[in-house]
Amino acid sequence: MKLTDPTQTLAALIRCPSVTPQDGGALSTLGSMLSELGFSNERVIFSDTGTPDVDNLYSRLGSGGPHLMFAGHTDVVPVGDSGAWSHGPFDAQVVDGEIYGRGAVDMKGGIACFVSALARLIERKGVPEGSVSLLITGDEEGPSINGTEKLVAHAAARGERWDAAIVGEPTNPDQMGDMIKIGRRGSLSGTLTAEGVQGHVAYPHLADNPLRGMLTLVDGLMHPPIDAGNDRFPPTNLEVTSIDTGNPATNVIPARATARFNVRFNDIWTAESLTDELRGRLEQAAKKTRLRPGRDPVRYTIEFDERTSPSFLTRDEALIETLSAAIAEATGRTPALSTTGGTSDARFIKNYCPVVEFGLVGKTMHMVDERVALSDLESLTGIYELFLERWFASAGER
Ligand SMILES: N[C@@H](CCC[C@H](NC(=O)CCC(=O)O)C(=O)O)C(=O)O
Ligand SMILES: [Zn+2]
Ligand SMILES: [Zn+2]
Repeated sequence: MKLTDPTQTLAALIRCPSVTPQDGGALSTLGSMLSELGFSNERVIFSDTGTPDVDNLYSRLGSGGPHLMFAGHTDVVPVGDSGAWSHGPFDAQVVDGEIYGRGAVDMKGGIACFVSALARLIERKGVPEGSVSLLITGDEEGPSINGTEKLVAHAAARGERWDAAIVGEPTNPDQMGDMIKIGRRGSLSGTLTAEGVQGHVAYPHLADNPLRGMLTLVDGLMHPPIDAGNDRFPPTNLEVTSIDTGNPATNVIPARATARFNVRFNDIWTAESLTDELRGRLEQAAKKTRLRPGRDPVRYTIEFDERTSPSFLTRDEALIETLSAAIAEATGRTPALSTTGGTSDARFIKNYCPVVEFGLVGKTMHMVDERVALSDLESLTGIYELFLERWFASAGER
């Protein structure tokens, strides 16, 4: 395999069926590529109650500073309806200038381009003065409990220190060069239960329909908007993801209703202050009687999931500027510096070093026929190569 060719490095990774939490040989395949470039590999399996064991890879080239980390994941989401794919999801077929396969953009493609960029740089200029590490997990698409969070802590505990990190998740909405992610909103989930009184649907006055209470509470959670966002972050947003009573009958008012919700929140809030805000909204909403005339306030309980993610924003201007300049030179576009979208494993890295994210175009991620243009692979490889060269040159000077 020619490591300088991102189509070849990506094809080798796609052919490993690493549907989370399975590894499918992906980390060994990547480890072999990195060994060929002179990296030392460490494989670590992490375990936790109620979650699958997951394999991870930490690989380093060099021993001195400055030290750049590239982070990502080799696990992929399930293929979905395999019969609906135009080409086998693990066959890595190239058709009309695009390579098809699960993980092509999210995010084996990002990893493949980084490996090829390193191979090109080493071929052209030799090993960079400093260190490069790849911190790669098989648990990003799953619970994210036995992956990056533990791997970065494990490496730090045995003395690893990084000056900056880049995560190769797909960040571009439409074209290469559109967007760098320089932070992410936080995430908070919860379960709301509204109590009622079970009864006959034709005699509602004898019962208390908990769905009337639930709709009242949900309205209070969602309105007015939690905030309008700011110049760093989009608005905080609460989405209800299910409302359920488990009631199979149409002539029975159920006893209780349960809703699940998730909030993506910006840096106006911490998980604690947001929790207080939501509790306050529920207290006020419970008293509203529009859907429950003449009734006492809604009886409810609210529970917030223990696992939350804080928002974060990377303020390392030199890192952002070096990456933006490499992107502008390679694509002719000035990338937006964004904090939109979901969470990513960057949330686990930000406590160790400044972290930014840049990868492929995300349009087909998680879809049937996930695919990437070979020209995009070439573009990202060129960007990573330029970035590596410049980051080491400038970090060495600082
Ligand atoms: N399963 C994990 C992590 C869930 C992370 C997920 N992130 C994305 O989908 C990335 C999309 C983007 O780049 O905008 C999310 O935001 O839910 C967990 O549950 O912790
Ligand atoms: Zn991903
Ligand atoms: Zn994904």
